[in-house]
Amino acid sequence: MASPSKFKISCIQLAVSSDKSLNLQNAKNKILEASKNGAKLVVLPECFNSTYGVQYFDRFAECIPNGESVKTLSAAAKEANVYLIGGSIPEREEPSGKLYNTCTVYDPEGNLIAKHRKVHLFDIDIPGKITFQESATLNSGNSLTCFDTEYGKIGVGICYDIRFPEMAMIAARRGCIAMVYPGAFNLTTGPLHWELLQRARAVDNQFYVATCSPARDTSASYIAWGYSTIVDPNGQILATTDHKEDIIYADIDLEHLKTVRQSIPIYNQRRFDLYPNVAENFKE
Ligand SMILES: NC(=O)CCC(=O)C(=O)O
Repeated sequence: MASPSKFKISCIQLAVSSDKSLNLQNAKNKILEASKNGAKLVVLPECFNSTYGVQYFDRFAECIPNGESVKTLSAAAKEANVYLIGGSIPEREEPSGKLYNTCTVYDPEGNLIAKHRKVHLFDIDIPGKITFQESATLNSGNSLTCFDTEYGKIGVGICYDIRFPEMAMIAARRGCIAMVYPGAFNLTTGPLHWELLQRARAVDNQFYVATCSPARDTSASYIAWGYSTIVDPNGQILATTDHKEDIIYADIDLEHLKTVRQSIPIYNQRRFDLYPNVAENFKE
């Protein structure tokens, strides 16, 4: 059977609390709702199962694949019959005990088909606004991630990873039709860069970009921006929301992607002879 040329993606902007069981149950209900509304690929937010913050990662960390979050997500993907990009959870690696911010991905049979450990840790210091240092407790992942579906290849990054265009570009050159980022920007960098970065990655690479944030909780120590969004290969916003709990939907249309790439053919116009290896070019 020919691959379908269009399918629905959905991003669940989940209200996340400090009660893990409640978060997991809420995520499962919303995954089933998205599936009933036609979604074939469902996305959850960064740190969807627990409170986001360096002081919480150790307390909430789980082993993969033997933790309760993986069990719940696998069962939910199977029951909903969807591909599921399971946001991220704090992961504890055994026996090293090292912690990671990790996204797990499931196929519609509930098999764990990919795992992405956040590569670029969120270490920033904007004086008077926000200081955050994920590297105080987390380790960074060492590989780039994409997975196959019958619709096409999908790339995965987590939040701060979106600031690094090389990662998205490699995904595009590996044939990805979309890059998906579970993420939790904040009230300082959200209004500054959240939408801009998504549209930039989409236009750079002429593919779809989707982001999925937790809903905003003003009582949390880290307040998420919200505004989960889906962008098309022209950088146009197909679906977005505000800061409250919500589910957004859009079609990923492979004919549209092809048309955009044919009309402005930058994909084939790159001068790799001038920039074969960007890092090498910095050397004097
Ligand atoms: N959780 C994160 O990685 C936040 C990234 C962020 O807010 C940014 O500005 O980048």
